[in-house]
Amino acid sequence: MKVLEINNIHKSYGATKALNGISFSVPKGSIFGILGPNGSGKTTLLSIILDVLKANSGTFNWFSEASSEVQRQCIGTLLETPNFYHYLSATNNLEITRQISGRGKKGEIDIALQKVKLFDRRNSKFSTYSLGMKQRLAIGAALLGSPSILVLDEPTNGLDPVGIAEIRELILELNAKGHTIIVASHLLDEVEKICTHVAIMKFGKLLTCGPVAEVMSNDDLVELGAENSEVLLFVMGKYLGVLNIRTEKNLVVIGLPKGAADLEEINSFCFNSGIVLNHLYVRKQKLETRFFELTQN
Ligand SMILES: Nc1ncnc2c1ncn2[C@@H]1O[C@H](COP(=O)(O)OP(=O)(O)OP(=O)(O)O)[C@@H](O)[C@H]1O
Repeated sequence: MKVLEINNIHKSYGATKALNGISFSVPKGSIFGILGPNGSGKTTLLSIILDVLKANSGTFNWFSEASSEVQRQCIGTLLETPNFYHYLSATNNLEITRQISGRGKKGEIDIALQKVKLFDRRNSKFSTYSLGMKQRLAIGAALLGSPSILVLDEPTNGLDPVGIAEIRELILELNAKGHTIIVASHLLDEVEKICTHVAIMKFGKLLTCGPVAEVMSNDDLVELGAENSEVLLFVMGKYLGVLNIRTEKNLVVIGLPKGAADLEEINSFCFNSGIVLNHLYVRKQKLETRFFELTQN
């Protein structure tokens, strides 16, 4: 089941085309990462699906329904860090957020604080919190009203590795408790660790989208090394099934259809072509590799 469907969204700011025909859908129960270099349109897209901005054309719908206030109550958002009061406790800050936003009942504050693991520190002043705790409180605010969906824009921005790990763990826990999570991020490694699905954007266009495992494993990448890499490049260009070929430093890297990387066969092919390999390795495709392949083409 899909919780969000985006169809052919376009958005321009004057001459700048921020979104150029974006379409994809978000499955229920997923952790859906929206990845892209700076300026690729992630924030613009999130702002549109949260009714903060209007698209020039295209449509989106949550839960296969037309946009409504009831529906908005099912979506918790963290677009930018809220302005919490430094001299107030977490509980009091969330109470103010609750009253202003009209989201959630009074008893829900403790539940939200428990979910973001700040319950024990609920009476401490906000000013005494670490950056990671402050960000967890912001996610706690997004949880008021018990939304089934959370939309988070760069939730680990500015955090140190410990803070990033805490947020990562929290996102996984919230997802295990039933929240579908849509998260825009530029941290490829983090997205690879936590996301089930990913959409990769560049210059307002969607480059690819799908389950992380599928996006990453389009082809098998094999690294080869020999004394003369130019000859190796020429010879491997003739190897059956090569989808793409390039040099990286002294190595030749070939892309083969998924599951087609037979190292023994490649080795004997090279040997029979007069090349003795000094390096032969199947590279585990990382999302980072795929991201750079897609965004640099
Ligand atoms: N209010 C605005 N006025 C003019 N141009 C804008 C405005 N907001 C965004 N843009 C432009 O639209 C494009 C997409 O920006 P957007 O902030 O959506 O990208 P992003 O992927 O979220 O980037 P970042 O990771 O840097 O936040 C960029 O070229 C940006 O300069």
